[in-house]
Amino acid sequence: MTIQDTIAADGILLQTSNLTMRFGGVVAVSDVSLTLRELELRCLIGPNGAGKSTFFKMLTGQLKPSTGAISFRGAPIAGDDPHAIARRGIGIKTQVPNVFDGLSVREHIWLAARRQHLDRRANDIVASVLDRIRMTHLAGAQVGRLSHGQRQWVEIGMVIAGDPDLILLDEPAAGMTHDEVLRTAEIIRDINQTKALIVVEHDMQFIRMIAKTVTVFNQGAVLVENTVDAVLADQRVRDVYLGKKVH
Ligand SMILES: Nc1ncnc2c1ncn2[C@@H]1O[C@H](COP(=O)(O)OP(=O)(O)OP(=O)(O)O)[C@@H](O)[C@H]1O
Repeated sequence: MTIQDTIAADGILLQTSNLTMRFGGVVAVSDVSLTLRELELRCLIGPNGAGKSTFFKMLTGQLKPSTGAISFRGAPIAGDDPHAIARRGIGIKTQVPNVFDGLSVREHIWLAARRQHLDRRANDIVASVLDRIRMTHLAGAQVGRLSHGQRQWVEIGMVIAGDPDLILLDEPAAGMTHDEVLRTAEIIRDINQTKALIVVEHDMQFIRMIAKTVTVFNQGAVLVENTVDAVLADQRVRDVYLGKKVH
């Protein structure tokens, strides 16, 4: 490694190099090289089937890349098992619900914190996570009685309770009311004060609320990477969303 490489590597949290995932003849992710800096908030967009979920699954170890590399804080992690990757500091909220209706909000956050920390530390973390997801007043409520948006915030709380350095959120605003979307954007901006995030989202208004840089996937590859405004004005992006509203 040259001195220039060392300087360039400074401040980089995550880097993928030529990351590729093939399923038989389908190339779900093709040659994706993406760099995320410390405390960056990146939005990933792209039409259905563009490869966003597959990309996330490789970052978390759920899928072993066909080829290419992933480095997190300079360490190679591609193909490591999900527990090892979580321990290194990558947390994810998927679209698959991960809550138990009969447990309270506090119990969910405590269990998530307890996985990483001792009991005493877990109790402190619970209070701060409840505050961050704006749910202190609902700490004792059973999750089964909450609205869809509130359940999503509990899941975000469970991820931050593990204290990861990088948080992956897969469509956090899907199915939410307008007010819930606003609150979610506020929560994400707040989390971004101390954590890096990659957020997959389809809701462009929501992306405008949170994003600085947007990476657009299409057919498994990176089509464009630029500021929100530049991406939304890009004819290539409009073309891949043909027939759909992009802003
Ligand atoms: N396990 C699998 N086996 C075979 N093909 C797969 C598998 N997982 C994903 N694919 C294919 O890979 C491509 C990318 O899918 P992926 O789910 O990553 O896209 P996406 O951008 O997340 O889409 P969406 O926005 O609809 O969630 C699609 O063509 C999909 O059918």
